[in-house]
Amino acid sequence: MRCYDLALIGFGGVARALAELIRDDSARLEATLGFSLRVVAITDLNLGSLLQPEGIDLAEVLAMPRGANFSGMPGGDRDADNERVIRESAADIVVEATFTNPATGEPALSHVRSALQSGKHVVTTNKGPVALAGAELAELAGVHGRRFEFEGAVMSGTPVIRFAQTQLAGTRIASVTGILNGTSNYILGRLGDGLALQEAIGEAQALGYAEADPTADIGGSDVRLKVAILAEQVMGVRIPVEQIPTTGITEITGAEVTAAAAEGKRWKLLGTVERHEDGTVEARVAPVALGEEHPLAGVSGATNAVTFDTDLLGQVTVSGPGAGRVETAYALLSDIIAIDRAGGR
Ligand SMILES: NC(=O)c1ccc[n+]([C@@H]2O[C@H](COP(=O)([O-])OP(=O)(O)OC[C@H]3O[C@@H](n4cnc5c(N)ncnc54)[C@H](O)[C@@H]3O)[C@@H](O)[C@H]2O)c1
Ligand SMILES: N[C@@H](CCO)C(=O)O
Repeated sequence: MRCYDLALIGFGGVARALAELIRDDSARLEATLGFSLRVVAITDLNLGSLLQPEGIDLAEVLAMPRGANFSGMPGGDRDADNERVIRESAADIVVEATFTNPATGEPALSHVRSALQSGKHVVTTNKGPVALAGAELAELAGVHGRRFEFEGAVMSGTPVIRFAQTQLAGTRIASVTGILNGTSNYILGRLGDGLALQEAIGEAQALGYAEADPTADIGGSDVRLKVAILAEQVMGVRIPVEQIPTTGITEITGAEVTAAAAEGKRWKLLGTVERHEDGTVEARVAPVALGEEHPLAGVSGATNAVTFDTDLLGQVTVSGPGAGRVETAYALLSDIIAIDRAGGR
């Protein structure tokens, strides 16, 4: 049976959920997918580095108490030496799941470059490298005969990027608009339930939806990255993120959410990419009070939805989880499946 060795760069909520899936469900995955997965390296700011070419005991590392680190373990080190681990580990696939940096994409961008340059495939849920350097990284992957996959960068595990690229390939897409941030959608709902903003943010953090810095969620910069990714990956247009006008939900109060509901409206943070008749493409991020009849008005909690306006099919809407540890770990698995189905090349 084919076996893919993984190096996990960043061992937070999403990467741990992937490790738990491998620990708990490998027999079913092997039977249904025809390949097995083994983790041979892990690095994390809090834990350090661990390199075990024969395979890491995931039950052991997942059970490590808070505050413990990899020093003292065979192949372990207190420092998160990401570059060395990426280059020296024998992994087939590097899983990049460190913090998203919406301004520079770093250090994830360097991690992805190093991995591809050292002949490893990359799967990532990190929006920074994809939004800021997607084309460059895809080209680098091509040069090295490897793949760069990032389904989880938009709508976590809900298939939307690959769906648009494959299932909508023969249509012209005039616009893409969606609820693309689970945290802000969850928070808008909780403000309507009477919670204060900080309480609602705390809940979204506890549920694993929020970014390490939740201002990216409520300020709109997370959606802006996703809009840039959809513009490039789905509509074939690169729009620099700083050129996307962006307003978040920070100015919306619970009273406004309640007042809108009384009028049959729902506040939603929408990300939009639109191709005008003259061929120009415009992108924006802004909260909008949608009437109840709008297809996105009923999308609640951390659920996301995106509507593609196409010439041959009319509107096609994809809806599903937009955040969550397990849901996003599934996106990584779907990327690994895509690599396998491409013949591991
Ligand atoms: N959680 C979600 O719902 C979700 C959904 C889609 C995409 N994402 C993206 O996936 C990535 C991971 O998300 P998460 O929820 O697991 O985040 P997290 O904050 O739980 O975990 C990130 C981990 O990366 C580690 N880390 C950060 N910088 C590092 C560095 N330089 N070197 C080594 N380790 C480093 C941190 O210590 C932390 O353990 C983020 O980029 C996030 O934007 C998350
Ligand atoms: N923080 C993001 C994670 C998914 O990218 C959200 O809430 O949508």
